[in-house]
Amino acid sequence: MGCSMSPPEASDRVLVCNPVSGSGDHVDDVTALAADHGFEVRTTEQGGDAKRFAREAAPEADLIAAAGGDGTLNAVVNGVAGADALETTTVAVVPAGTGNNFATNIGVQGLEHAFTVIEDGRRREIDIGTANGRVFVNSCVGGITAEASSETTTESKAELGVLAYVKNTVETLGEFDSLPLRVETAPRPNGERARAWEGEALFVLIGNCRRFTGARTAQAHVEDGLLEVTIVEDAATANLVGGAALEGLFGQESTHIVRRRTPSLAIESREESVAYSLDGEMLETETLHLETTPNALEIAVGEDYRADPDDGELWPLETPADQ
Ligand SMILES: Nc1ncnc2c1ncn2[C@@H]1O[C@H](COP(=O)(O)OP(=O)(O)OP(=O)(O)O)[C@@H](O)[C@H]1O
Repeated sequence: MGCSMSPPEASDRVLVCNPVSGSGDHVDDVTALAADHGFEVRTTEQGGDAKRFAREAAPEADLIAAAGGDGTLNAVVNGVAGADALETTTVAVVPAGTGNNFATNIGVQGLEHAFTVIEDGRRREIDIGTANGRVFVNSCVGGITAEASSETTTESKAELGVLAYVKNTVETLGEFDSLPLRVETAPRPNGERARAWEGEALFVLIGNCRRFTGARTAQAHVEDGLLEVTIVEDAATANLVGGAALEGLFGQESTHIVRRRTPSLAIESREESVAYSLDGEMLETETLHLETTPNALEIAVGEDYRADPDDGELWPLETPADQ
């Protein structure tokens, strides 16, 4: 070999930091911890940066950490997927958002703990969801208005997670416009046939790592290759506007809830386009194709992580009316 100059070394470890997520007071701590643990830090300046930084770093980086909330994690995973580097790049979560739902689900309990997990934690390969080519890790929710999404308060998000958006949508719209939808779920590997639901819905909620109803925990099985689909039928409007507790509406016995588990589905609006929130980021479309890619994302998890915290308890409980 000649004596060519070696190129500047690309970092094995990159941390993408959103300085405005959560209460916005994490930057100094995150920067110091990242330096201690050998990360190159890239701080976002505007929306879109997190995905771009992750896409640029992914071909060389073994590990990319997302410091921010669920939206920042979503962007980082989309960046890694966009670089076609999911098989070679591990993602880590440094919780610095408002709700930090995903971090909690994978057993990451704070900034310092996140770095302990990075050094000593297990790696798991979890499912990811894709909606019209965009990746989501937690959930995809249709029927939330963009206004309700931007106006939902930090306190409400911290308390209710994505249901805060649902609540705010219901509260900001006195009269609720339901969505005329057709939801078609694919056959399941266990032989269950493909099925279609057609009707007026208030919301349709799809969980990969987040559960909306009908089980003890708020976390879906995240390594089963299935999405959990919850359709809230229009007949529930009266209850919601009447102030019925969301927990009641989403409860096991509710008659206005349709539940499915499926590897893929299509949601078609029979009228205008519908606003969907993918881990909190908005997407508006008439037709949405969703699928899971099983075990596609390698992620650093804490000691409390369980792929299925309900230990295999059956979800959903389907009513005869669903058949
Ligand atoms: N430097 C920045 N200035 C303004 N907005 C930014 C910046 N960096 C990222 N964003 C925006 O921040 C949003 C992501 O925030 P994120 O979801 O991570 O935090 P959060 O809303 O506080 O937490 P959570 O989602 O857990 O409730 C994205 O919509 C992105 O466009």
